[in-house]
Amino acid sequence: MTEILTAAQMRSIEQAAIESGEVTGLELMERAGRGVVEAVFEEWPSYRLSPRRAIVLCGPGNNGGDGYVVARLLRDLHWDVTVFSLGDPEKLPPDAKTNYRRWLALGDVQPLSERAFRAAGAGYADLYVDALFGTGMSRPVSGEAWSVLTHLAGRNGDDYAPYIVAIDAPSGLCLDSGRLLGTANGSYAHGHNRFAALTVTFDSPKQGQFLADGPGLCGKLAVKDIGLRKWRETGAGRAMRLPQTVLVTDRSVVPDRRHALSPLRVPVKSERNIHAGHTHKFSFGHGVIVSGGAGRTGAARLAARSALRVGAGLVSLAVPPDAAAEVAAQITAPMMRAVPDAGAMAEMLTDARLNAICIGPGLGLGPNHAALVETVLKTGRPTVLDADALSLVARDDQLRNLLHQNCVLTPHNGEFKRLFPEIEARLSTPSAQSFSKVDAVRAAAAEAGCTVLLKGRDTVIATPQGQCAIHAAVYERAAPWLATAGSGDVLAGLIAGLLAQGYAAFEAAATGAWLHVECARQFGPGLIAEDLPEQLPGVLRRVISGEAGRV
Ligand SMILES: NC(=O)C1=CN([C@@H]2O[C@H](COP(=O)(O)OP(=O)(O)OC[C@H]3O[C@@H](n4cnc5c(N)ncnc54)[C@H](OP(=O)(O)O)[C@@H]3O)[C@@H](O)[C@H]2O)[C@@H](O)CC1
Ligand SMILES: [K+]
Repeated sequence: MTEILTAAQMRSIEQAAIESGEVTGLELMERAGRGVVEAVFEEWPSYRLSPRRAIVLCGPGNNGGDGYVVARLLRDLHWDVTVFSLGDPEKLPPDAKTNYRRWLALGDVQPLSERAFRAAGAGYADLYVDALFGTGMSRPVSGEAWSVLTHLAGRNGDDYAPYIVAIDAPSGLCLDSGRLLGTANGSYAHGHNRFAALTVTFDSPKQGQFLADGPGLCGKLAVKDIGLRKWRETGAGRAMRLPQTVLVTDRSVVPDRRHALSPLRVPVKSERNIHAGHTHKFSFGHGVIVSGGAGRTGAARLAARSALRVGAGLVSLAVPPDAAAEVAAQITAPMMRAVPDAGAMAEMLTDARLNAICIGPGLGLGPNHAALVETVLKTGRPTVLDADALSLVARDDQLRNLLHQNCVLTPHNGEFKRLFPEIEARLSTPSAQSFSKVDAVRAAAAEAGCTVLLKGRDTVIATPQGQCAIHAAVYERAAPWLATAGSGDVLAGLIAGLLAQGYAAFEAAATGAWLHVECARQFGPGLIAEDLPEQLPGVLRRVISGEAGRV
């Protein structure tokens, strides 16, 4: 598992390391600068071969300090380096000032302004280093810094993005929320959601690099080790006591030993199980997918196929009688049971082997559908509530009060707004830009008393206890073609199939989100929702053999 840190957590880990006396801030800064140069050569291998020209923009804090280190290291490699500073460098914090002085022995520093930047023949550099603000950014960027940033972002028609490396963050990006502070549309200029080619961060990724505008503006992300692992893993100096937010991946970039959580290591229907003798279909659970009426059954059929493919031993569709012929004509492996009303549903669920339920896709919004949701919730069984079930819960407090620990809610943004209007309002208030999707989903899970998965390119999953994971289909894991009709029904089915196999709600949601994107990536462009479950055998084979998709 890769831990994701907030800016405050990163600062407190650094502080704990420095206070321990085992490492100095100056050493950490040197490692950070080296990490940036290393990442630059990894990203642009040809730059290693001959010295180039760089422009380094240094801010008034330690992010600027890293910039002075980078300037010096490049100069040591005979690069032509121009340095601009924001604010009076004599007022820099001590370590940054030391590096400023070291740089002064090699070259000069000009005050940062757009005019000076452009006069320096700014268009001819091979590398632009954004070291203005990092984890200490506390308010929207303005003045000359903003002018230069928006110029770099293409305000005047120049395209610098392919040559920009940002240290910790494109300056102005909130590393907690992933929003560009002070902007309505998350863009420096022209509404383009791009800025840097590469962002280099230290020790662990930061929340804002995965949420909202972050991934687009960061370009690519390189995480460099600066020797803080010991303080991170012991939780020393941690700014918050919440369980740590993790990134859902198939491997650990920065392993975290404190948490046993490792969704993809929870055995799916693997050989290990089979050898252990768990070969009967009931060993892998029996999922129930509740279907809508005639003409609306596609969503439930997709969910059922996904639940089966992900490994549920049995899947039954609970179908209103008017839709029975339609469903029967189009399914093979899932079973079907006619369920005319809530009473019949309750009777069906007296069978304790039916151990996971999915309700909502294509369901409908009538009182009879609300009664079905009520019946399902009253069983207390692991249940995925999606689509119409979420809308029904949003408008009926009685249903909402029936939500329980074993539920997983899988809203998209619109459903989230209906379910949690106050939380959503905070999330979309420009003045609350450090309030992140992580904060929002944690608050929603606490309010609902169950696991909430808020869908998006930056899917966030949280439990009422504050356990939280980000699953981001960004950077190398981007899967834009996943935005297709029925894709959400597949996700609901995957989670239900995992619940049937005994995954806890949070692990089922996190694993389902990962598999969903992995299937889309495996298929590629041209994907329609029906293709997703068909990719599962290949994806699961790779998971089980330990060579699943890289992130
Ligand atoms: N600590 C360590 O050991 C290590 C840290 N490392 C590096 O340090 C970075 C964090 O450094 P940092 O904490 O000094 O914060 P940083 O991002 O430079 O900004 C703070 C300065 O900016 C100012 N400021 C803020 N917002 C502003 C705005 N909108 N407009 C104008 N000014 C604004 C703020 O002013 P103030 O808010 O105090 O008025 C303050 O002067 C981190 O990202 C990493 O790169 C690495 O070297 C590893 C070791
Ligand atoms: K920066």
